[in-house]
Amino acid sequence: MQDADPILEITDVAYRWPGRAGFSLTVPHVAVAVGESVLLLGESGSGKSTFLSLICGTILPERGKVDIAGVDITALSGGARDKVRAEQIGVIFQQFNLLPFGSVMDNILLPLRFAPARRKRAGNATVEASHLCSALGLPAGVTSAKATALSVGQQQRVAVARALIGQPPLIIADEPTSALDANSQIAFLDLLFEQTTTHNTSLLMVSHDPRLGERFDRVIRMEDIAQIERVAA
Ligand SMILES: Nc1ncnc2c1ncn2[C@@H]1O[C@H](COP(=O)(O)OP(=O)(O)OP(=O)(O)O)[C@@H](O)[C@H]1O
Repeated sequence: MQDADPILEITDVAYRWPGRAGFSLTVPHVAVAVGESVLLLGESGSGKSTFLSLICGTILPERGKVDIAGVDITALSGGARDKVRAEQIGVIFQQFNLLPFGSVMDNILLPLRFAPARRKRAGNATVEASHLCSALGLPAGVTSAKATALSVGQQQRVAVARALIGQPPLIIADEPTSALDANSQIAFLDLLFEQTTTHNTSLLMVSHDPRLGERFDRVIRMEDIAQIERVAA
């Protein structure tokens, strides 16, 4: 049996931050299979967030290919890249990035605004959002609350619901457990894996913490997948 195409494939990518910082990153090859969970470890400043930004298409490499669901996003216009990201990727940021004045429901539905196919998959989106909230252990009636009125742990669950709604095939998570204590970290990963396993969603998560590795199909390290160069200003 032939393996399905990877959901994510990076080939011979190079990127250099403009300006005086002089940080450059080269990644020969990384692929994430459909349904696979991968933990990306690396020390502070090793370029993990830069790497995730290249995958999300918010920055463009100087050379190389970034294939998302078989589409090389480096060949697309900015608008077309935004569309691929909205359709294919659920993103969980370190600081959650919730809209402060929006309700929980507004926040969860946000990615569907820019992604018609994802919105269609979500069916009745408000019902789906409420299901996700209850699956993620948020209290009933939370959807009308202001997102920032919630506890940090609850805000994080809202960020996860926003990433999962409409079942994007790839979830990218940038140190989503860094604001949590050890018990909450375990509970958070339980919830995340429950959802990604149910829908055969691929997960690429960044962390500093190698202890999380046993929960993932594969662990990769920045120093093994990338060459980085820091040039003094
Ligand atoms: N917006 C930016 N503009 C210019 N240089 C940047 C920018 N973001 C990151 N860099 C450079 O890229 C380097 C790598 O940063 P990056 O945030 O990708 O690392 P990281 O591994 O995610 O770090 P951390 O674990 O501390 O979040 C930084 O040292 C900095 O020099």
